[in-house]
Amino acid sequence: MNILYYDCFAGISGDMNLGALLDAGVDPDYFLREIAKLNLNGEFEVTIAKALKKGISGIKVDVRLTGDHHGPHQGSGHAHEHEHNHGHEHEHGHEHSHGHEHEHVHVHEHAHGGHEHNHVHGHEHVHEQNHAHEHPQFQGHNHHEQGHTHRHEHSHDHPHGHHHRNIGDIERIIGASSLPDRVKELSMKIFMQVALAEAKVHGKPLEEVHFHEVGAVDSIVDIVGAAICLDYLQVDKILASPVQVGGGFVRCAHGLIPVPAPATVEILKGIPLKAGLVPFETTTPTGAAILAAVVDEFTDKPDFVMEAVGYGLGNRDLEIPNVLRVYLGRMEDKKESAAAGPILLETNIDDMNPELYSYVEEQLFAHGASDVFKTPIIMKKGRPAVKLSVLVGPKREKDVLEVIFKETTSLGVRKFPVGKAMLERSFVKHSTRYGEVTIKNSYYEGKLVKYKPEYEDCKRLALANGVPISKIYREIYTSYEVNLDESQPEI
Ligand SMILES: O=C([S-])c1cc(C(=O)S)c[n+]([C@@H]2O[C@H](COP(=O)(O)O)[C@@H](O)[C@H]2O)c1
Ligand code: NI
Repeated sequence: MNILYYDCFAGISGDMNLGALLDAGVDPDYFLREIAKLNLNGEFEVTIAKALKKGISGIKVDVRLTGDHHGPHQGSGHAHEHEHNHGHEHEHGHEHSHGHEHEHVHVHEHAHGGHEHNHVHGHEHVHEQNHAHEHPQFQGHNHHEQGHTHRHEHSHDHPHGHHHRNIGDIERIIGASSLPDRVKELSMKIFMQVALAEAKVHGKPLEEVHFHEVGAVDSIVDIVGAAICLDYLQVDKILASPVQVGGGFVRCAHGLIPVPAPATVEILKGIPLKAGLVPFETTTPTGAAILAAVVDEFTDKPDFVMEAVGYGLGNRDLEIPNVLRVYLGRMEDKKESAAAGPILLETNIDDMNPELYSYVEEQLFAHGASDVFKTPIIMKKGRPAVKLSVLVGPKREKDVLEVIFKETTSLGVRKFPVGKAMLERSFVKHSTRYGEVTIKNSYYEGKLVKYKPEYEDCKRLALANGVPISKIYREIYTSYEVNLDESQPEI
């Protein structure tokens, strides 16, 4: 079972999440191609850069809002030097007037420490008159390599007025994209966490929660991006540590609000928290919403084999590394492994002709039982009865059940997956003066710890030679032991 574990020792925000998942293995080109499917007509530019935070190398994702009125925007991470308005107070009621709507997506990979820089720039311009073209070009020289991939599509369909988006608008944008349905559904699930929390905190109906233009694009990229990355990773289970929320106050459109922000608190209900590590906001509503929507289990004692790690860098420099760490790994699927092991079937029988037990036992073995045993029991009303126990592997379970139901009076069977510790075994032929027998050797950690002649062979030799079976056993043990290798253990 493939696992993704969120180690939120320094909290989580939308852009840290993107950085961590990209660093853990999501293909940045794939991510950029998919996020461009939002067709937001030039409203944003994504930069993915390798960088350091307190000496830890990871990925920094920035969502820059493009257009004539939007200054650089540093993603929705820890350092919100900008003001967010999640749709409550609408301060930017201006209109856009673009010549062309361009969507730029950039990937910059800077390997700092040496003199190596890898730049990959992907520009995507949306053009709806069917003259899309692609120019891949790559250059490499000495310590400096550059790769450029430009994809240009020019759109002549320009929405000019900016409006404030509510959850319905967000749903339409996501719905109209060519993203896979799984990504659309997960995106909406995350968005709903934020919208419901905002509605609750501000006492407004859901549809009246407006995502401000700037906040909406940022959140759309963070949230749809999260869904794209998680869909790419195809994990079976998502785990997370308790979530560090930080402390202090944060300034937003409402003024100063306490950390964790009210929307974050609402979203994190029922999720284990840690607070106060630093006097800053370490977990944002978007980060909290991603966790709330996708995490199957919160635990600080994860039990899996780690295979990859990713670090997503936040904006602000704190005393602690302002990074989100994610692990990708493998965990034994307990249900599956239990199901793959032997099963103990049990049934209590108080009304069957006792003559039938030997036939039933034969049939159970013939249908795959690895062991059959009976325990005398007293059932209700003082009835003497038999508990029939059958061990069987998962592949023959159905066959064995069929025997129990067809051949006994049982109306119901209890099932228990059971663990099993087994010694290694080998079978050898051994010659005695009475004839040949098979001996079963058993080994613990490679050493012979016991051996035993097969009963059926001893019986055959006793009958054939007309000697007591105990004499056959004595003869076998004596002659076999003298042949044992010195290195073989004490028996
Ligand atoms: O501006 C508004 S309305 C606002 C409300 C809230 C509430 O908790 S309510 C929180 N914030 C802050 O905005 C930033 C951005 O968060 P993202 O999740 O969009 O990245 C963050 O500091 C929130 O605490 C803003
Ligand atoms: Ni709010």
